[in-house]
Amino acid sequence: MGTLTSLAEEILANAKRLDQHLSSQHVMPTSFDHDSLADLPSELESTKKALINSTQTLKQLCQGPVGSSMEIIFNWTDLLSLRVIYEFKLAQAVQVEGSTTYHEISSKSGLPEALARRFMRHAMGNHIFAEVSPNAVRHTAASRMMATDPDFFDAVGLEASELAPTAGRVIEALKRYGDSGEPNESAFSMANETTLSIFQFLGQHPERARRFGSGMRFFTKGETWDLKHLVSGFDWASFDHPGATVVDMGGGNGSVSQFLARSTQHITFIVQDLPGTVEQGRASLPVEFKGRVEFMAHDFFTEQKLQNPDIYLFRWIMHNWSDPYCMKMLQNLIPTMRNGSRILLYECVLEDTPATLLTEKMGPNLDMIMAACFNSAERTRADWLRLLEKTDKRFCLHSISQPEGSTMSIIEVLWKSA
Ligand SMILES: C[S@@+](CC[C@H](N)C(=O)[O-])C[C@H]1O[C@@H](n2cnc3c(N)ncnc32)[C@H](O)[C@@H]1O
Repeated sequence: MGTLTSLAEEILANAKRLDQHLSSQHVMPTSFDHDSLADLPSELESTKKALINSTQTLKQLCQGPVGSSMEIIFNWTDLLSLRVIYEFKLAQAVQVEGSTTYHEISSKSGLPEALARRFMRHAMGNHIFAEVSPNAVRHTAASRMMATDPDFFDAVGLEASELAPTAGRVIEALKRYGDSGEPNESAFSMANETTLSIFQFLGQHPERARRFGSGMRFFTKGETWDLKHLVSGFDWASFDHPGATVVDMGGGNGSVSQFLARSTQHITFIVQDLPGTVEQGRASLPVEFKGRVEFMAHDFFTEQKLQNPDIYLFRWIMHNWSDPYCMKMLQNLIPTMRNGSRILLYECVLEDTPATLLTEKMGPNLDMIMAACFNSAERTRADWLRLLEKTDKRFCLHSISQPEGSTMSIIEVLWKSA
């Protein structure tokens, strides 16, 4: 790890690299008011990553064990002020440009002025809003984004108002249910005082379901999540002939199939999902995909009806379900399997070691979401192997590939009947 000085020198070198790039592009230096580092060329993305990781390490070393633990322990206060800002729409109550008084914010939001000042001042410690006078505030880049980018606002709401309260019930759920793996014995079900699973519950609460989807989409936006990695990481060309079929299991509105249809010429994509989702997907399918992307209602916990398609694709399905449920999904495909039949799982494969770098925490963070909401888990390579083996030894793990720059991996499973 080196000394504080060597870390600081590394930081200095990387900071200079980024500053030099900005000045060569005649872009203003980055600040809390303007994020000039949002669109860096890919070769500088790794410089930014290194800078984030080494500044975090330097900070934690300087804080020492007590200071860095205190920061974790008090994190709930950051979430609290953020949640107040979200629920009372305080960001939307501040003019996009210029300043707004606490008095005006209070009249627009309905939150008493003294409370608005208190919670907003707390958030200012995180550079969310800035004060221009004791009575007035203006936006920073973060608060302006909350006011102007509905997807970001949904992501904040999902974390602060959905997942954080859910996390508060995890201990109770663990004590009551252990690792039952049952979707309706989760902290989410407890937090919402329901015996339904999260999917069933959100099915009855369309606005929260919309926010959940939109928030997750925001977290998984950007280069490292891009579906182009699913295209580049698998040899689709060798299947791209007339008559070839890919079944997109739990394919939602068909967005993955549409992306793949655009990248291939002949393959027919059959999106299977629950009846309501299939209806919506079919109704909103752009004309250009008619004949290439079809929809079919099918519950993946029942036996597959299609005969021997070329590929079954599961994106972001199995991480939502504990092993017994995933085994059921796989067993339901067995009657359609022939020697060499192929299943692709597009999932985040966790390292079998702790992620100690800040930029590598997304996988473990998603794993916490799985634990709290779904009673499931993100899996390591060994977990996938174990799952396949205990389902049926004829499901063979052929490969796991993580395309360069991708957070997700392609897990290729072959059926070997011999
Ligand atoms: C996390 S979403 C993933 C959607 C899509 N694969 C994607 O990557 O965008 C999970 C999907 O599983 C579907 N689903 C849940 N239970 C199902 C079941 N029993 N049978 C089929 N689909 C199901 C949901 O409706 C939802 O579309």
